Amino acid sequence: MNDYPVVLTINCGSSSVKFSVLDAETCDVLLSGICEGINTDKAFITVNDGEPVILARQNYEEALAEISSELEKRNLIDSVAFVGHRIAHGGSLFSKSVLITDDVIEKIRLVSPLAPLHNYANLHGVESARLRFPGVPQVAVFDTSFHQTLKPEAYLYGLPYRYFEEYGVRRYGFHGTSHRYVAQQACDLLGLNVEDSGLVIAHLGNGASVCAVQNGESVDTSMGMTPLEGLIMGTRCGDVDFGAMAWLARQTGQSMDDLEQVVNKESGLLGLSGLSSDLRTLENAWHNGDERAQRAIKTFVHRIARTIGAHAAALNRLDGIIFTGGIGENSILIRRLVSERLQVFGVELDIDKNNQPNRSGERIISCEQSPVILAVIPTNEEKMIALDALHLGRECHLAEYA
Ligand SMILES: Nc1ncnc2c1ncn2[C@@H]1O[C@H](COP(=O)(O)OP(=O)(O)O)[C@@H](O)[C@H]1O
Ligand SMILES: CCC(=O)OP(=O)(O)O
Ligand SMILES: [Mg+2]
Repeated sequence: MNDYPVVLTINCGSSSVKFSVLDAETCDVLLSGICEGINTDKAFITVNDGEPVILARQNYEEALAEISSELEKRNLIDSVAFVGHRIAHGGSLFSKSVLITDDVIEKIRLVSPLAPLHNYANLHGVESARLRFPGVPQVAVFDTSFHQTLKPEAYLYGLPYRYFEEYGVRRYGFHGTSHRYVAQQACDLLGLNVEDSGLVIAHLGNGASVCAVQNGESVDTSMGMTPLEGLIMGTRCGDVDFGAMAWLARQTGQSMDDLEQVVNKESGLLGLSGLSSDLRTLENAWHNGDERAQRAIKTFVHRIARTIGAHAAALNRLDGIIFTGGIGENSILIRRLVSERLQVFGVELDIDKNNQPNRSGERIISCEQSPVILAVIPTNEEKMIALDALHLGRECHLAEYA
């Protein structure tokens, strides 16, 4: 291993590659950035929140090449001891993080049709990184792992049981790496004993999900067999009556593939507003009295509050409701509107605390007397990915020298 080893974490999305470089000893972030516009006509890289720089080509290989060159500039390239990859769907094939081998890649490919917006991109990242960093152990960290503790009553659909038995149709849940991190941090922040705690976590980003965490374990979550179920998201519709979709198919003559495109890419905040999938744009429009933005935001909030309420029922006791993800961490408006809807639980938001910017870090935003604590915890999936990569990578090095 190198004298000053670092871990590179990679989160390849359908149009972006998020990356971080962490010190392997301290897990301090040494470098982070994002390549955006992959598979479009203009891609660029932003490092440490600096000025965006245009990429010569708009593919994953080029993104990885640029990330390597950023590492080279800082003399970090030979220090990369492990690479950790975010993989959205592990299906029932993976219940925890694993070292990546050819066999693991083939297995990930098998479950990829269940998370088409994410897994194929994740695999591109794995393949590009294996070419760039040959011989460096690479680790897959799955969104689905944390939810392996779900009981059958939480993961089964109300379909004929044979579909589960014969085709494996069940709920898996996603954003597990984020929910796992936030649950740990929340117990510290709220002064709870992990073994005796009940939390509902709302991860609100472009993709969004709620998770009920009891005694440190996921007991229910809003996403399903695919990352489409549950909340309304940037471009995904979340829960929708299957009967409505069947009716629509007959009325419009659209195929299953057409409708899959509609529910994944043309719905959610984008579809409801006709304006944007980006909450910042919608908030600006909301403040200017735009009715379309108001419609989208009110529907988004209604679904979040209803889903948080439903997840509270999966717990023995509700200690706290935690907001995270790009929207959960930054949107004062969404947190206020959701909290207003949750007054039925007696929760009381402290308006001044809610107004604090996200750079304040982990923070309680409810009033002292609130029986359920409201808090914001900035997620850190990169740290969890790096820790798993370190753990498995070290085991692999030890095995080599045994
Ligand atoms: N300051 C902000 N105020 C409101 N929304 C924000 C702010 N910053 C980011 N967001 C929203 O966060 C969402 C992206 O969240 P993020 O967790 O980064 O998404 P991803 O799922 O791609 O990781 C977008 O809708 C964006 O508008
Ligand atoms: C796979 C879960 C998800 O929606 O991820 P995203 O928030 O990165 O889109
Ligand atoms: Mg995300």
